[in-house]
Amino acid sequence: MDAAIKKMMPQSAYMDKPVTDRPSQEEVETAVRTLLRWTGDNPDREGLVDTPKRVAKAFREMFGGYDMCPAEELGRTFEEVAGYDDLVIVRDIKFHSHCEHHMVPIIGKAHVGYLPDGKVVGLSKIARVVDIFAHRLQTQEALTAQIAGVIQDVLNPRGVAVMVEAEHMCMAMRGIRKQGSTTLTSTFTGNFRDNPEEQIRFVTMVRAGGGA
Ligand SMILES: Nc1nc2c(ncn2[C@@H]2O[C@H](COP(=O)(O)OP(=O)(O)OP(=O)(O)O)[C@@H](O)[C@H]2O)c(=O)[nH]1
Ligand SMILES: [Zn+2]
Repeated sequence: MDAAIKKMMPQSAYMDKPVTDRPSQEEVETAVRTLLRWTGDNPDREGLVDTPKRVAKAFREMFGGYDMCPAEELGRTFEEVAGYDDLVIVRDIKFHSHCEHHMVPIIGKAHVGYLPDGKVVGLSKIARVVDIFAHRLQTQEALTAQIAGVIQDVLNPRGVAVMVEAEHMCMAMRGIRKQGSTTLTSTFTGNFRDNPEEQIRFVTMVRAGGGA
């Protein structure tokens, strides 16, 4: 992995199929009941009786990325692309994630580009990688670095460029309560990191489609 990226990511953040010590269904439902009481509501009233079960199920879906391996998604590549070796960008990959500080949504889109080195990957796999990392607790910086890191690691292209733009509900719904502010993050590896012109080309192509 690119040394600069590795430094940005805590070891635990770049985990493929992490081993988790999940609580039992009963434990998680009890925890949700406690949170319901914390809101000031009554978990025994009719409308809330099934809520702990629903929340437990929703959490498994929204945080399903812990059970998936982003590197595996990039395993299948193609070499028969008529010698194409220039920039490939998948832009406007919409995602929903949750911030690791408040566990409330981060809503945004990712733009991912890479310079192939003899092989390309199925375009949907890039969106799958974004989705897997987004379905974990995140900071935007880590999400950006993780997407770039795994593509660089597995495909070993000449460079990877990732730009993420997102709104953090923890800044909109609570705390400072600033609606509509957007956070932009980017990670560049290889040729993109070493060559500002490649960065400009990436950003220009992303913007050409009405992106960031
Ligand atoms: N760098 C970064 N910060 C984030 C992200 N998501 C949320 N935050 C910030 O994390 C910080 C947590 O700050 P704390 O002071 O520990 O928590 P807090 O009292 O809830 O902070 P406030 O949001 O300012 O009320 C806040 O400034 C959030 O805006 C992210 O993806 N990246
Ligand atoms: Zn937050």
